[in-house]
Amino acid sequence: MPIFEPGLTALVEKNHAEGRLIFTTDAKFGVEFGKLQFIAVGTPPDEDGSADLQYVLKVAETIATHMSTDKVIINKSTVPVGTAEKVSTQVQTVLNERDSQLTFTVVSNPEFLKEGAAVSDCQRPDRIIIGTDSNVAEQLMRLLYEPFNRNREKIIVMDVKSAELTKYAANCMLATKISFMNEMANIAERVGADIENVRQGIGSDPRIGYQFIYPGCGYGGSCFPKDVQALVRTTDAIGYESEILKAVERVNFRQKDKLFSYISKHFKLDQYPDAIKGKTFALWGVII
Ligand SMILES: NC(=O)c1ccc[n+]([C@@H]2O[C@H](COP(=O)([O-])OP(=O)(O)OC[C@H]3O[C@@H](n4cnc5c(N)ncnc54)[C@H](O)[C@@H]3O)[C@@H](O)[C@H]2O)c1
Ligand SMILES: O=c1ccn([C@@H]2O[C@H](COP(=O)(O)OP(=O)(O)O[C@H]3O[C@H](CO)[C@@H](O)[C@H](O)[C@H]3O)[C@@H](O)[C@H]2O)c(=O)[nH]1
Repeated sequence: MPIFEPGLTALVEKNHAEGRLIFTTDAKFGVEFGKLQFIAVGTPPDEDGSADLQYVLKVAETIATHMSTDKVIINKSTVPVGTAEKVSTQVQTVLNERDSQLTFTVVSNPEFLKEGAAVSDCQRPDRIIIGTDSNVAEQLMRLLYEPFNRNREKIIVMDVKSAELTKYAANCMLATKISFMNEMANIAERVGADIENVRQGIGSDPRIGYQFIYPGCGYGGSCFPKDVQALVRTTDAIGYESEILKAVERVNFRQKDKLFSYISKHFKLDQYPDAIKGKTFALWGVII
């Protein structure tokens, strides 16, 4: 496996050996194979920070080019509100060029897994968001997710745009918690309080909770930076000033200097600029 995820190798090997999992680069085969077509390609930041939809739309074109039966197209990539409409337009355009009467529906089904816990997050999701206004698509999605929906009802069905926004709202809320705690840590440092005591003191309130309130050198990873940025670009585009999200980004940007300012202070670099010359630093837990 080119990536490390606990439990993934065994799962892939078993299901591949038993014929339930097939890998192919043959797009036609992939499209003809299933009624449900998942789009789960990257949506990296474009030059201006908005989500680059070229890969999503390319897959939509591929599906439309090869489909020979009606399809449910499920968008699992994190995409701005309105993307399902763009996917629909793309598919319909190609079908029109093909002079095809085939029909399809586009469902939003955002993914909430964390890297490093992908398998368990996938098999035991907190919630399964299904954005659709089609009854048929909803029933198919319910059937698909039945094995992951046994111990309680986890499926939440809503309109497509709300589902698209739910994904950004979740990541932005978590990023906000982190930036808030980083702000508190900076205040604690200046007033002589210990942020670890504060963390435990506020986390014990179930309305706040212990999760995502660890201060550090700013949030990173594959999603928070790009997703907060993408929602900011969305708000800019609709002429709404998102003050909280912009502050979350500013605090995060500033926090990245934190580690270096500690190093500088520890080695008194302002007095001894060569103090770290030739030294080797170990950074634990850094993901590149
Ligand atoms: N990584 C996460 O933890 C995570 C969690 C939730 C949601 N997401 C979202 O899921 C989406 C994918 O993220 P990722 O981390 O898996 O990205 P990734 O870049 O690791 O993987 C995307 C894959 O899509 C393939 N691809 C690109 N264009 C293609 C095409 N036209 N046809 C077929 N394959 C194509 C790429 O080769 C690549 O293997 C993003 O929108 C991301 O925001 C990611
Ligand atoms: O209290 C905390 C918790 C996290 N982080 C940082 O936040 C970033 C994100 O961490 P984590 O959420 O564990 O990893 P991701 O794989 O980026 O997962 C996030 O992004 C995914 C992609 O959208 C979502 O699916 C997940 O629900 C969401 O947690 C990392 O830089 C962490 O160091 C903190 O600084 N303090």
